Amino acid sequence: MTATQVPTRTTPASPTPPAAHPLAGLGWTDDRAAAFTRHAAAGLLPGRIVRMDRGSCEVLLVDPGTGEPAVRRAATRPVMTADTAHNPCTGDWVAYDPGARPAPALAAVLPRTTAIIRKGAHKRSEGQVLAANVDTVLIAVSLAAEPDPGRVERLLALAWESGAEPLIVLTKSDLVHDGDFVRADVEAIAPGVTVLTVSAETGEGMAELRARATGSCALIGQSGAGKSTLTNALTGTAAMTVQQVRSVDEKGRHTTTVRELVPLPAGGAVIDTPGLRGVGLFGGGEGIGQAFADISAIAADCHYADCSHRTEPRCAVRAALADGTLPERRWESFLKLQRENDWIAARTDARLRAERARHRKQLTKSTRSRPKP
Ligand SMILES: Nc1nc2c(ncn2[C@@H]2O[C@H](COP(=O)(O)OP(=O)(O)OP(=O)(O)O)[C@@H](O)[C@H]2O)c(=O)[nH]1
Ligand SMILES: [Zn+2]
Repeated sequence: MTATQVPTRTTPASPTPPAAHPLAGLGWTDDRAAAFTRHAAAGLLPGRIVRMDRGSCEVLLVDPGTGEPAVRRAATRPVMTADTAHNPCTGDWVAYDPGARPAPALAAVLPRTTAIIRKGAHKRSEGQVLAANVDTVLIAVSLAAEPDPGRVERLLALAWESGAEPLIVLTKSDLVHDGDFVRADVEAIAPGVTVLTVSAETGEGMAELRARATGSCALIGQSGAGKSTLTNALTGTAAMTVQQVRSVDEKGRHTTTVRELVPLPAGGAVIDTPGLRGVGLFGGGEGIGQAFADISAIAADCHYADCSHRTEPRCAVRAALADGTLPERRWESFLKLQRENDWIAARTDARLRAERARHRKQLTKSTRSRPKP
């Protein structure tokens, strides 16, 4: 075997366990390595996107020359598709082609384990990926103003829909005295979700956050919620630029413009995302079901399995609304998100149908124009 050959399974087992892959701390698993086999055979390198820019991205990979982790720029064009939800994004594991012309480029995006996808801002029926392959979605909510429950529920649905585990982080606890009361209120609208109170300023709650923010985490939340400050506190760097908010009335200004993945000192990584003004949901709606698990549990007791919770007798939901077990506000919030999701699902279906029809038309055209033998 020459020095450049990759050891195969037939290599006799070495007495000492092999050293961990340099990207293992970033989430490079055996499953991902298996998915990469054919790319490795083609001379491509595995890596993880740490930053997206227009037309290119930065990939963290292992330099084959030094065996050390290195960041390389790659063109994204070869893997861009019309389906925006499948385009490469920060956190994606990719196949990097060092020999691509005119410049190194991405050759493939590996299948994702999770993806935070919101409704695109422009084409309303398309999805925009905020971060891929994250284990935990940290939802940053500032304690500086009273949290808006509807917004928290929306972010929770978005987080659950991604397939990752949500964790709510109430930030800037140093600015308030009633943090524990607010936390109890937020816990009430986040069944099954841990809610932490932290201050990057005083360090309160940071140890617990560090202990829980293992693996790959993504921070989502409104602009000014303190995401970049938390990223800095977690990573121990000043990689993110934090802009000072000049006055209390002024909303946190839009400071984070790129989604960046920063490795954590103890393994794992944090992806900071730009502040979300309005987040439209995108997906199958399972996230809403999980964010409102309490409502599903109540509805399971309705007399009719297909109860619409409007006029049917022995409706558990209406009973819960009547006796206050289910707050009216929460029920309305649930209905609103569901209506929105139904609408987007119908739009997505319509778009897919149109695309399929166009594809069929093209196929018929090309069959017709094919010269007869
Ligand atoms: N008092 C106090 N201020 C904080 C804390 N964390 C963040 N801030 C301040 O809140 C403001 C916004 O923080 P950022 O970290 O930039 O917020 P962001 O969520 O990243 O904002 P975008 O990048 O716009 O999405 C800054 O002025 C921070 O200094 C905290 O724990 N305590
Ligand atoms: Zn009912």
